Amino acid sequence: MGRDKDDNTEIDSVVPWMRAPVDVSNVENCALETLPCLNPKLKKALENMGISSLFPVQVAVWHETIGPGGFERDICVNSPTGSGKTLSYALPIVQILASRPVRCLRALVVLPTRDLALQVKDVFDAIAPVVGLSVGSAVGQSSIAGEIAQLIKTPKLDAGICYDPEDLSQNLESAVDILVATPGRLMDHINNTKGFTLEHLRYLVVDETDRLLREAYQSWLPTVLQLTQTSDDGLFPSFTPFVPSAFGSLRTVRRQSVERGFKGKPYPRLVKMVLSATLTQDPSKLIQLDLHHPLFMTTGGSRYRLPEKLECLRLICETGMKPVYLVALLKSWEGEKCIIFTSSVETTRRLCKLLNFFGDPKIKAKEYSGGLNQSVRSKELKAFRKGDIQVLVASDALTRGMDVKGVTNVINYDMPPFAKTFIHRAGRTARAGQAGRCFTLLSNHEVRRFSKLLKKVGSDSCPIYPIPPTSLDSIRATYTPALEKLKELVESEAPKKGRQAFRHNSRTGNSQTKLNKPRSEA
Ligand SMILES: Nc1ncnc2c1ncn2[C@@H]1O[C@H](COP(=O)(O)OP(=O)(O)OP(=O)(O)O)[C@@H](O)[C@H]1O
Repeated sequence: MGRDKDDNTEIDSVVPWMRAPVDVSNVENCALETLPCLNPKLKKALENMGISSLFPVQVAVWHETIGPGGFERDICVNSPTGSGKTLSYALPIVQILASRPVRCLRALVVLPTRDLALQVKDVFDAIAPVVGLSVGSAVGQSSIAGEIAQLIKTPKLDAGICYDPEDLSQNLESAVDILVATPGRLMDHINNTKGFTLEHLRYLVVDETDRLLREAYQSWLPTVLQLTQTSDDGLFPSFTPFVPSAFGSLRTVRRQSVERGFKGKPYPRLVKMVLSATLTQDPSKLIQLDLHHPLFMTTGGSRYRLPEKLECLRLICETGMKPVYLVALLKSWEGEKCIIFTSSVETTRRLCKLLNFFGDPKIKAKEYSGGLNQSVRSKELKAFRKGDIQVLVASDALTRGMDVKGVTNVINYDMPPFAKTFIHRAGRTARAGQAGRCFTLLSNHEVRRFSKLLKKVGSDSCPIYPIPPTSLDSIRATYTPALEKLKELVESEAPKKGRQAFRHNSRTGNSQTKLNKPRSEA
């Protein structure tokens, strides 16, 4: 297994501007009544969402954007999972855009996955329309034609008159002020959609930054930066010819949305906000963002921080008996929502089947992984949100950002490969100040490696969770037939190679964990 280069805890290797951060842990919650300058319509919308005060990271960002900071610097936020980062950028962007009612694409939010993008769109949808702003998504949920119809306003045509298509394309306008996108679909629109332009863009949010910077995703970031570049003197847009598209060169003519630059100098620039619970400190990655006098906001002095009310626990399992321990845990909860993380798509699928083969009516599991097609994934997630499913077995496709209310327990069925993976998996519970527990199932040989990982994530306590031997014994009896059923299923499905692997793993007692190489965030 490779090492994540960015997975170290060395704080002295960081870029200079990260060495003097704003410490969000010194900031208090702020009641909406006392939040300076908050648009009354937005206040009402927040109250309708059940929000009566802003969380510390939201208050800190508010001060640097709407408050005295005045968006003069680009903002980099490293704040724990579930601390409310989405609203920390959505609220100031919506408040500022609402002050100038012109319909054009002025804010772009990019996220790595479709489900995550739709979740963030929901937050914008809850606050933007009340101040007259329109929010769109480019995530591949509908056909490209459907998306274009949602994003681009076509002029009304008079009946009986012939129009030149070229003239018409000149008159196309954005139907949205804010766009939430995944990189792939964003690039589709940049390259192919008539009337889609970033020339008016004022705000670019890169959420889950370290995840997005890890892969090129069709060079979406350099493309967006180039399309929104202004010349050095700030007076004229740069006319660098760009990759040719179906509609000619992608040149940008960014409008003169004059803003204050650093130290009050007025000039047009694209404001960037980048956020993560595990923000990268790798200079070679950060440089790609071309940040403008970045202001670093973090929580506490350590690199990573777990949510305050998260309890970490571990179970040391007998070889080959992990499923038995898992079922014992699940049986003890009854009805509490739980996510079980595995190391690969294949393990996710097989573990989910195996759990259902136990035949316990209280344990009905569904799977969520990159191995399923997107519509099935989204359907299972919806059912889990609604509470129709209590147990979701997931690959690391669900690790980042997903916000499901009422998840009280997370289980690492397979030990997370990196500290970052632990942070994001565990962070699916204990969100928004709520309590939650993260269990990690370990074999004896994993104990040392897990202790090292815990040090990295700053957890000083992870006691052993005791499972009474009697409850294990009763489950052992149902384990063998369940495993037999799984074996039959695998043999009926798998090609020869897969069968051999399964037999081998059954003999060695690792039927669930060693069938596939772990794939990060599959
Ligand atoms: N001011 C607030 N008051 C109450 N609940 C809030 C507030 N702000 C956000 N929340 C809730 O907190 C939860 C977590 O918010 P959000 O998803 O933005 O966290 P995050 O910091 O982006 O987490 P992650 O790093 O896992 O993506 C959401 O359910 C959201 O509705």
